[in-house]
Amino acid sequence: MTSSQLPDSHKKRKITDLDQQNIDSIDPAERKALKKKLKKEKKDKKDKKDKKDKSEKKHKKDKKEKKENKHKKLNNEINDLKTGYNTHKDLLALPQSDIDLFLKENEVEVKDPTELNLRPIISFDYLEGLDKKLQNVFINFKKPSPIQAVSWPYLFNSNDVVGIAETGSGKTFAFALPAVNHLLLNPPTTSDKPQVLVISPTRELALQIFDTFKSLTKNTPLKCSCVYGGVQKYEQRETVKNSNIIVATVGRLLDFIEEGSIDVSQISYMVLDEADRMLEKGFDEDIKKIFGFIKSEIRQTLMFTATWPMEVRKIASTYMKSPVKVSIGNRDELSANKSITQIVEVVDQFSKEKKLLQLLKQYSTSKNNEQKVLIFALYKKEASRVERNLIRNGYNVVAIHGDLSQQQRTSALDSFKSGHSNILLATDVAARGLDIPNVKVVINLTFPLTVEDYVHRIGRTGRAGNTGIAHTLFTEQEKHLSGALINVLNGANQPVPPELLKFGSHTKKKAHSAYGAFFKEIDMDKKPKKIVFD
Ligand SMILES: Nc1ncnc2c1ncn2[C@@H]1O[C@H](COP(=O)(O)OP(=O)(O)OP(=O)(O)O)[C@@H](O)[C@H]1O
Repeated sequence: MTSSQLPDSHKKRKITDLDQQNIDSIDPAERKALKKKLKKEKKDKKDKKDKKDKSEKKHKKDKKEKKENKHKKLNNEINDLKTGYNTHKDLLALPQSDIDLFLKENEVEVKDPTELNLRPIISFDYLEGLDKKLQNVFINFKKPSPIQAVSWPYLFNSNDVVGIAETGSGKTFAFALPAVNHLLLNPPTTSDKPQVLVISPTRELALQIFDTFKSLTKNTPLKCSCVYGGVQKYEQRETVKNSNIIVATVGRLLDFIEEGSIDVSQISYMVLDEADRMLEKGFDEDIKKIFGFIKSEIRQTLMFTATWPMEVRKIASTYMKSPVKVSIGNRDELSANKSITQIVEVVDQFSKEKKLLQLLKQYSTSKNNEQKVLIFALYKKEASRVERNLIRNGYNVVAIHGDLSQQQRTSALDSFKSGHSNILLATDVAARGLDIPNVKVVINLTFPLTVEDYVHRIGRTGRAGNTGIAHTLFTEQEKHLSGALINVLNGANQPVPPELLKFGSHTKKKAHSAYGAFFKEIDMDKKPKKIVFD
């Protein structure tokens, strides 16, 4: 390539090099000028490079500083969160034997990877660090229930907690009180984003949890709201604005997050109620998405339930940091509330509805609306058909299932709660969490798909220390669940009918796509222990 073929920038460079080579053959004055020019060019080039390097360095430094500041700010936020928990001096003064007795009597198991060994708050007097505005919220309760007593120290200490205790044992209050206290001690500054998020599998349960939060925040500046599907969005969109606490069902929550009506990035206290249900297939993908929207560094995560099957434990741990597992009453085994009398009758598939009418005569005294009966069907169509049949037979019955509008569901539940109707016919939409006063009898017209669901269904009675009856019609169609059911009956010291034993005493546990199924032998010697709930 000749110099004339070079691009201009290169031509200049070539000429300069030539000048350098022939520099001695040039006139001294010209040489001096040329040298000076070359020197200047070199200096300019160096200055330019230095300037560029400096600017790059500065840019890198700024970027690093920005990142560090962001991190520092986040750490400060974490450190600023008032999280420390101090055991009340009077609780500390109790002899260890008192604590040991409480733990033994209530079959408390605490798996605490941080080995804090915090004493259970066995009296409301020992609630240390509770905001003044919350001093009267437990006025109607004599003492904390075991799950409250044991989980609270860890919750007040900002640990992640898995809380497992029987149905009707006060788990809602167990996670709600520390949630509100957390916000009162760490008042939101400029943030208009929610800090507490509670997720529930059903709309009715979400509304019930919301009621608990409403009463807890009554005398505080905190705002809470409830979002759930089946109703118009616009009103909920308004109410979630500036909310500190949001109770939600999954679908509507995701809708609101995705359209920008709810920003969950600042959630620092996250609860999955009925956690095993929420982590089951069907919900798990959405739950993963929701967690993905939350800034995890400053998040305290809680999972509460009455049943904690193996299949979900590993998944749960992926969302938690060194969780403390608190369980009351040997919850590693699937077990029912011991205050419930369980009666299981093996019947013919086609005689079930006739049998139901007999049972209603036996249990439902139409004059006494205080005594409520909750009947569970498995399918929506089945529930509708049986409801019509019961109405034809003169029963005051309402129904709740997925084929009804949310308005119909809400009004059926209200009618049953108020005693206007004394029979509620429901699918498993009402199996978990619902706390309806005076449900004396639960009838399982059709057995649920899992024995966990059975435990939750019958747990709609015998709540908060009351007794109840669960009467179950079991057919050959469900024989694959007989072993697990026998286990639950044995665990609560309930009679096992010989017809049920005939179906076999081992059970294939529910399979999970990720972990598979496994078999389990029945422990016929298992002895129950009753949990006291004052
Ligand atoms: N310390 C307490 N003493 C007496 N009653 C209480 C106490 N705490 C809560 N309760 C009452 O116990 C009842 C059952 O509580 P809750 O609905 O929270 O049960 P749960 O453990 O969540 O049940 P489930 O597993 O069915 O969801 C409620 O009516 C609640 O007001």
